Amino acid sequence: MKAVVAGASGGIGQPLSLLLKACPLVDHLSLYDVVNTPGVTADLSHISSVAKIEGFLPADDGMKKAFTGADMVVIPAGIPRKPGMTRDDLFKINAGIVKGLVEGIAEHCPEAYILVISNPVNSTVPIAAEVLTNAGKFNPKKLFGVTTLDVVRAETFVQAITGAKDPADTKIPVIGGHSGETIVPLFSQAKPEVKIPEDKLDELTKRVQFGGDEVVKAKDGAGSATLSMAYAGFRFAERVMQAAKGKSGIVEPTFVYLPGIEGGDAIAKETGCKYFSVPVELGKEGAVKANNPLGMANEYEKKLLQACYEGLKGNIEKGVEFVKNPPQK
Ligand SMILES: NC(=O)c1ccc[n+]([C@@H]2O[C@H](COP(=O)([O-])OP(=O)(O)OC[C@H]3O[C@@H](n4cnc5c(N)ncnc54)[C@H](O)[C@@H]3O)[C@@H](O)[C@H]2O)c1
Ligand SMILES: O=C(O)C[C@H](O)C(=O)O
Repeated sequence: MKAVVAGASGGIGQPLSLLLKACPLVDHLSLYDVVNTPGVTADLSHISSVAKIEGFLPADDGMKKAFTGADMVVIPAGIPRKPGMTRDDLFKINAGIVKGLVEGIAEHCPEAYILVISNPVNSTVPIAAEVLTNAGKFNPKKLFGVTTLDVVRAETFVQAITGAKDPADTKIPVIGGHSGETIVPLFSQAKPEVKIPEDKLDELTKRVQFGGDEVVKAKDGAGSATLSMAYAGFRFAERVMQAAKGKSGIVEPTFVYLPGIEGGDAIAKETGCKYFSVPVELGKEGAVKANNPLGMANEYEKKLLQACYEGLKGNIEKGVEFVKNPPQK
């Protein structure tokens, strides 16, 4: 398994690269960034784990060298929020960064699983899909928007109510997109079942939807979630790698192009959104089946879902348009 981190020198990139370097599923770790990869690579190279490590900058065909032969590319490249910004405010800069990196993937490692972390995920994943489509290389089963941090937050925040010893023992599907009201935690479908007192549900739901803002505010201008994101990004990447190596029964919420995945068409029709995060069954081919949790949502969650659909459609369209009708320079 050759794994690439694109944006490896950043706040997420460095701890994510550390986790991948320490992971026995990774044989070869390749770090790519526009700055500082020599230092990050030298540092991580002293860790006595199995993964061989290399680092590249754009010069001297660095992207080609970094990407060629990759089985998985994780993309945390791009600017993070500062207080007062929405994720959509990042679009102007990050859309072009993701487009350029995915063009490189289409050219040098089109078979790789692509895990997009860069925000706004609701738009950067459609950008990636359009770029791959234009290159004739789009495999919807291998393109994932990483929404695992929303799941991790839901598991963590609900613990105050369940009192569970290990928060990750409570499985909560978080579906929709990855920003504000497009994030929809389905506490009614938690396993094992959780009973949320009615007067706590709004607060808990909002905390999951706006957990990112909590961190942005606390960091006070120094960026957004990096360490918890590296944990979440690694957790998802590890599941993808386990499935690639033949482990069965892995289901994870992730933001995918629904019409390209078994079971996805019905969800796309019901939501009016071609891209949506739902629990997806992972296999060797990538996303093999989209599970539909919509029918089991309760009345409270159905209202959340209506708001989600409205916001998400515009975000998706903006990403698609960025590639179809590029902005004039
Ligand atoms: N999906 C999620 O749940 C989630 C969670 C947290 C953060 N994010 C997003 O992840 C992104 C990165 O956040 P961060 O805190 O690590 O930012 P950061 O600024 O610390 O790091 C970004 C890195 O990307 C690199 N970079 C910029 N352009 C590049 C290019 N063309 N090719 C390769 N590398 C490039 C930068 O040099 C930098 O090292 C942001 O967009 C942030 O909003 C997403
Ligand atoms: O909030 C952000 O901008 C970063 C990330 O999307 C998060 O959810 O923490």
